[in-house]
Order: sequence, then C-alpha cells, then structure tokens
Amino acid sequence: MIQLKQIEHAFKLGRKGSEREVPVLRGIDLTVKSGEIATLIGRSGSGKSTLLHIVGGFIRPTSGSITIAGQDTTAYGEGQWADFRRRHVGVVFQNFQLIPSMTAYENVELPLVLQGTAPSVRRKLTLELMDRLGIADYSDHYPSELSGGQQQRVGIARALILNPPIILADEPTGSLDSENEEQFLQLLQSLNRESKLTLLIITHDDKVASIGHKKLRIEDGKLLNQAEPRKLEVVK
Ligand SMILES: Nc1ncnc2c1ncn2[C@@H]1O[C@H](COP(=O)(O)OP(=O)(O)OP(=O)(O)O)[C@@H](O)[C@H]1O
Repeated sequence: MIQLKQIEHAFKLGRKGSEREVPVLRGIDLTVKSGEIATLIGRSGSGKSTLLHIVGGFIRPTSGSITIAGQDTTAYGEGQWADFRRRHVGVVFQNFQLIPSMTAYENVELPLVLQGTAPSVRRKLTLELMDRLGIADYSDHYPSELSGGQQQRVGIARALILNPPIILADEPTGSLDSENEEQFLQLLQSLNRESKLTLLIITHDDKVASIGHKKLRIEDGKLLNQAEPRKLEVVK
C-alpha cells in the first residue's frame, strides 16, 4: 500500500539568497491499496512527475508523510531509499531509459548483477521473466534494434526482475503508437491480476487513465477524485 498524507512541495528558484519558492503540490492525500491500479491524469505542469518522484523517493517533499508497504519512508536518506526501492518499488519511464550499450538480456539482468545474485540464478530469473513478457526472442538485441513496444517490455522486465510489489510508471506509453499502447496496457493489467502488482501510473492520456481501479486527477498541484463515467440509462 502507498499512503501519502498532506504532501506539499515547493521548488526553490533563483539565486541563492534571493530564492523564491514555487509551490507545485498542495495538500496531497493519496492511498493506493495493495493490488490496485491507480492512474493519475493531469495536464502538463500540473505536478504529476513531481508526485511520482516523491513516491519513488527521488525528491523529498517540503512537508507531509509517506508510508509505503507499511514503512514510514518520509525521513529516509538517499541510501535508505535506494535500498528500499530495490526491495519494494520498480520504476518504468516514458523513454524506456535502457542502457544502449547493453543487450535486452543484460538490461533486464542488471539489477540482479548490482544486487550480487549468483550467475546461475540470474540467468534462470532473467530468461523466465523475458519469456513471460514475450521478449525472450530478442535477448541478444541492443535497444536500438528493438521496436518501441519491445523496448518498453524490456523496461518493465527490468523494473520487475527484483520482484517488487509496487510499480511506478511515468507516462509508460507516451512513446508508443496506439497498437503498442493497447498491448502494453493489457500487459500491465495482466501483471496486476496475476501477480497482485500495485501500480501507480501517471499519464495525460484518457485511455491509459481508464485502466485504473482508482482514477485520480491532479490540477494545479491538488488532487481531485475523477468521477466515474456515468452509466447510460437504457430507455425501453
Ligand atoms: N526541478 C525543478 N525545479 C523547479 N521547478 C520545477 C522542477 N521540476 C518541475 N518544476 C515545475 O513544477 C511544475 C510541475 O512539474 P511536473 O514535472 O511535476 O509536471 P507534470 O504534470 O509531470 O508535467 P508533464 O506532463 O509536462 O511532464 C511545473 O511548473 C514545473 O515547471
């Protein structure tokens, strides 16, 4: 579960001594239950990425509290966050952020290498996951030799390889065409169903937002609960 309470964030702009504060997030209360898909939609500049970066521990909020998987991470330093992320949170980015000089296989395996997992275990886990995500045939391809959809599958495989219960996704389909977007959204939904994965996805795309069990909207740094679309009444 992810729980944010009264999160405020202001960026400091300008020269030291004469900085001004620009408020970006204002009083965010957010709960994402275990096994839930939450989507957060909002215009450019509304604060989506800032919020995601706070949940992932890349930015410290100005005030408020963060609890993830039962642990209060609010006061964690960088080292603690890095360790916490390894065990609990995977991140998927819009532009995949794969390492161009590594093959698809090496990109997926990398977190296991950094963690010091034994080579035989690494090989088994990496091949199993790549097979499950339909990218085993592309093991030897470099990112530049993969389509956008395949690159994003490699991106999510890398985020999943350490088996985190939570995935944060920053505009994960932003670089995909509509067919690849559809397939990638189906993949996220099946991972959610089969592995009880908790997902927080930020987007400006209604189609992506529609896969959320919980659909949230952010406007000017404030969270609004997006109303469920009204069901049409059938007139007999
Ligand atoms: N490091 C920073 N320093 C100063 N201001 C920042 C910084 N990062 C973001 N901002 C400002 O905070 C506001 C929210 O930015 P954020 O990236 O969270 O929006 P967003 O909703 O994710 O936008 P987009 O959809 O365009 O990515 C913007 O006005 C932006 O200019």
